[in-house]
Amino acid sequence: MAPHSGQLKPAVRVENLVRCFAAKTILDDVELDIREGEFVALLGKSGSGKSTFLRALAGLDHEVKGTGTLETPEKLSVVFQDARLLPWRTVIQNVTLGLPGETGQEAGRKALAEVGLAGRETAWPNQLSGGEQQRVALARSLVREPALLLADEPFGALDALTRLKMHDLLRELCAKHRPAVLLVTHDVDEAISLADRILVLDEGRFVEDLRIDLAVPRDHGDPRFAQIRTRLLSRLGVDAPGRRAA
Ligand SMILES: Nc1ncnc2c1ncn2[C@@H]1O[C@H](COP(=O)(O)OP(=O)(O)OP(=O)(O)O)[C@@H](O)[C@H]1O
Repeated sequence: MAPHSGQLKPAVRVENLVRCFAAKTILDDVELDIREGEFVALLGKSGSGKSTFLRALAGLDHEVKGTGTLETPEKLSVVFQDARLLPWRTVIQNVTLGLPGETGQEAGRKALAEVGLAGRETAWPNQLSGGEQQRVALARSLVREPALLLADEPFGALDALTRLKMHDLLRELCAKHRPAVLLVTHDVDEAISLADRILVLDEGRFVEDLRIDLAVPRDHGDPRFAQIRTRLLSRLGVDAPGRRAA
């Protein structure tokens, strides 16, 4: 009965997933299980198909259906690089959209407090910084208590310091709410900082599936952190930090 004991059933099950655009195969017979509460980061070179895969899981790609097994929970939320808030609605209205009554309002206020935006309920999106808008987007996702959170480069547009703060926030929120997560990112350190497991997509397949057993919060100075980084960079075709493989 304990939520984290023993056998966790998969929140996501993908088998034989194929996606082609014109003559080009982007996802080639992909297989993946993500367990309940598992935090998975997805790395890959630009154009390798990360967003295509996430869109398939989000149910946003109708062409992909019917090519294999694609089981995802009904309650899933998606966060993108841009917050995609409705500019004509206040912050609380954005968060509680579709959630009825005082219960919805209360849940919205609680979610905003959790992302550090208590007191900003009646602000308009354009009165918030980019980082604050992403906090609202996270609150909007988590207020629905999703079993699966799909995040496509959610911090890609933020400055380095804000990004680090958002890592802490996302880690805390996920530890508390325990959704399964698929985080698409270009940032190897972000992946190692946050994920239980890291996948690398290349040429239509997962070429790496690495479990990260380091304690959290992760110590970037830990030699094992550096080893994992080197291994992932090598998979991504980078032979040393900052240098491209020939
Ligand atoms: N709707 C589409 N029609 C045609 N080609 C597409 C479409 N969507 C994506 N592609 C192609 O599929 C490939 C994978 O795109 P995708 O956006 O999934 O890559 P990505 O790994 O997320 O890239 P990036 O890291 O640059 O965001 C690219 O070559 C892209 O041009």
